[in-house]
Amino acid sequence: MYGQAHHPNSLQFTPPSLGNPCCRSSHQRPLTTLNTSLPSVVSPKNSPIQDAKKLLLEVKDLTAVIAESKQQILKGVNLAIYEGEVHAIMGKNGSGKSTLAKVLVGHRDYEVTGGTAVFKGEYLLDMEPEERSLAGLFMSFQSPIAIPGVNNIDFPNMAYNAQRRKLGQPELRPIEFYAYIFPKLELVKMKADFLNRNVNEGFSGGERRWNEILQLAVPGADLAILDEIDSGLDVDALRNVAEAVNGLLTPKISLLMITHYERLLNFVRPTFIHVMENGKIVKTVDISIAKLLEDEGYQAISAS
Ligand SMILES: Nc1ncnc2c1ncn2[C@@H]1O[C@H](COP(=O)(O)OP(=O)(O)OP(=O)(O)O)[C@@H](O)[C@H]1O
Repeated sequence: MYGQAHHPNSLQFTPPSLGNPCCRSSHQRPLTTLNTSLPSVVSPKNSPIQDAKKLLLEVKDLTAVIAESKQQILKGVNLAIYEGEVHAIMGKNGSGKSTLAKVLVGHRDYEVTGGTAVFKGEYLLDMEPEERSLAGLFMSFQSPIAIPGVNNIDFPNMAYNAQRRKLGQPELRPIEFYAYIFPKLELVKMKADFLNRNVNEGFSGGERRWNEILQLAVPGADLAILDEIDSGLDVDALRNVAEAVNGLLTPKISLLMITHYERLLNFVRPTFIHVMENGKIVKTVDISIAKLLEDEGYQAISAS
């Protein structure tokens, strides 16, 4: 039933239905917000009132092609993320993990050809990338770029003010924003002098990752997609970045992490791990399977 969807707790699951399997083409600019409340999941152990969780993102049968070549990359992705959950996507090189993330944030290299994605009750795929960000979707890219001439504090300040404008709140002046973000530096254990540098300019790989997490510290993100935040990091840097991520997690914020390595999952514990193959999520398991993946490779758990 729509309001009482079963929660995927281990092994394979079928994401709960939205109850209104709207068949309109997802690449058409539509209508508006879904006129239905978000479904919730209730833990049987506890009070339904306390533990009702909101479905944050539901992706159904999502297909997408590369805009230029029309090569199909996503071949029917299904995924459901509730608030406060940490999801990891693993899979071989080229299986479509980053493409899924980029399609969700509206990257213009890709064209959606079918399926739906509903984020906080709105049809995500019909929103402009900026609207998705303002709606609370954050993505850290695999290779964060340097932005010469743009100060590292101006960047999150602009993003934050855009969010505030949307909420009808007054913008924060730089000095006010500094006061706001300063305590966050401690939370992510970042030195204050990073704020005075240009965005990612001259940053090491680890510092770039760290800087991405600082952007996440600016409020507004309900779902953060972290694409290989562990790549190129030594174990100490990974621990630092993971601690920064953990420091920002709240029961309301959800994470979708893309990774190849079990070690990240030792630091940021996922609720579910999805295995992606050939443009689809072929399996969803809990954390116990990560070691098997690492030891025996994807064939050990590949689709039957
Ligand atoms: N913009 C693009 N132009 C051309 N090919 C692309 C583009 N985006 C994705 N692809 C191709 O789509 C396939 C999936 O790529 P994607 O980056 O999503 O894989 P991935 O699972 O994230 O891989 P990795 O683990 O190596 O990062 C790859 O074969 C890739 O070359």
